[in-house]
Amino acid sequence: MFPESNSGYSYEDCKATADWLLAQTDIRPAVGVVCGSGLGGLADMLKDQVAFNYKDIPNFPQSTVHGHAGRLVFGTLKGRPCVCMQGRFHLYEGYPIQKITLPMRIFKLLGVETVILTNAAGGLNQDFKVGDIMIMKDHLNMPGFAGNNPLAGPNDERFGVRFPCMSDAYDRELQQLAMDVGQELGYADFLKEGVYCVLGGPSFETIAECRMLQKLGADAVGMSTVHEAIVARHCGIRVFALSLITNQAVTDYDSEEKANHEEVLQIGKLRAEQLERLVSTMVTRIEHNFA
Ligand SMILES: O=P(O)(O)O[C@H]1O[C@H](CO)[C@@H](O)[C@H]1O
Ligand code: HPA
Repeated sequence: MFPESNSGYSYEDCKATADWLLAQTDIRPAVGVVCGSGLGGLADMLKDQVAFNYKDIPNFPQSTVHGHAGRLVFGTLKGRPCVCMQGRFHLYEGYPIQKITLPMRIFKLLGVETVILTNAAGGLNQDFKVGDIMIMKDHLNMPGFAGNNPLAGPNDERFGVRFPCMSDAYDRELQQLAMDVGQELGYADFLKEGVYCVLGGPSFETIAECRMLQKLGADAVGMSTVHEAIVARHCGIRVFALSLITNQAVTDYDSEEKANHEEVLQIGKLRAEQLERLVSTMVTRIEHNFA
């Protein structure tokens, strides 16, 4: 099964896509940003944009989810060259896991050194409120427990080692930077940190599942990000990730709450401006990436 599942996403395929993109723009991004559900406005921060629809990029998958525009946007953020995925791919869209993480390898070949991954997530931690921004300090990879890991299959050493370490998956300096920037911007009341758990989706969690995830130490739950973080770390990209808590996971059988994607997108809109300010300020402070 492995050789087939990897076909079409080889080093050469990734290189061909990266070279195609590099031939269309002079922008040489050091930072890559992935916009979560409803957070596509982050890409609009970029100046001097050169944008590509995913359908026009060789080897790229298509966005199929509402709230994920399906555009790769190059541009500058306060003078810093960046590339931004306005829309990401999820396991539940039916793509092989290697395909949904392909953009991380293309980022690497474009010269990206740091990725900022964003997502919308359900809050499991009882101290979290809707609208909180959670800095990811770690993850629980549920599909990975069942063998669905983006690095399964033949390993190409040109990207990274067979058994990459994940105890340092989320860069601690960048977490501290986010905390510092958040404090400066006056976000202390809604800036949290915690562990994100990825599930396959697309169904939202049952009450029993949410209770189980809480016991396992998860603070937030979603259907993305972790696969991208693993592939980015494998090829040596620094990773910073944050979750916007768009709903409280339901853990009480008397609750009338029902998770739904419309609410997820709605909360994204409400916090968009603060998220943009947090991310853009961080980008300007990651000095050594822009030598
Ligand atoms: O993780 P992002 O892409 O932000 O999307 C989140 O929002 C969707 C559910 O509303 C799911 O796809 C979940 O993963
Ligand atoms: N569960 C899973 N994914 C999500 C949620 C949730 O409650 N909210 C936003 N994405």
